[in-house]
Amino acid sequence: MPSPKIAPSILSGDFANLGRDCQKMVANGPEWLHVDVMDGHFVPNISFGPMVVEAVRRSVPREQVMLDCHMMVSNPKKWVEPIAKAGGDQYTFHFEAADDVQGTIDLIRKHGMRVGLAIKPKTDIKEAFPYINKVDMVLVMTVEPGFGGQKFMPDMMPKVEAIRAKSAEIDLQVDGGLGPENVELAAKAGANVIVAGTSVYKSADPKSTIAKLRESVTICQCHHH
Ligand SMILES: O=C(CO)[C@@H](O)[C@H](O)COP(=O)(O)O
Repeated sequence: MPSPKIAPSILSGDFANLGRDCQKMVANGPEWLHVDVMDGHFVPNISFGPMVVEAVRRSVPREQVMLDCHMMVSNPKKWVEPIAKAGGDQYTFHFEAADDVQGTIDLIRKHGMRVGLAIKPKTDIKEAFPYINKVDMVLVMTVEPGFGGQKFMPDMMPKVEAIRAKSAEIDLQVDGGLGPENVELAAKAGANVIVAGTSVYKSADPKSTIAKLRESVTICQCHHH
């Protein structure tokens, strides 16, 4: 089983002080930072693009943390080179947005990034099966993408189980509405990468919330074996 990774979503951060805010979050010891790029077309919201990702990268160097870029964009190939140049480490694109899934995977690899494949709540998980051994991570969305602060959808857990049944090694990410109260559900289903926006950023003690999330995943993984 791949190691637990906690990925705070900077969408819940303070955009007026983004650099300092990212540095502060990284000091809390997350494995990854989750970076939500939204184009106002694939999802009904706009966050930021490659220029801001580049600024985030300057604030938190690669040696300190991995930038996990979740690309909620209509034309995923178009942003591969800009995000690689901006310093992204992983590029997660949506199955629903890609007309050429394999070509998108190849392009991301060519630019030296890890590859993630994201699935929206209404998409059949079987669509992802042919690509499981071609990507580094599958992201099972547990809210409709577009906004932070939504409610976790527990009925997505069978999808997580289905992916984990196909691969013991793949990084398996859940994103949307996750916190200490429901992380066990996701981890028991087989998720090892936990995105957390609201629960970490609005926590009185983000460092201990991150540690708590990680501990829950670790305990669930032990019970699996
Ligand atoms: O991709 C998204 C939303 O589309 C997420 O990354 C959210 O930013 C997670 O935030 P919370 O649901 O944890 O508040």
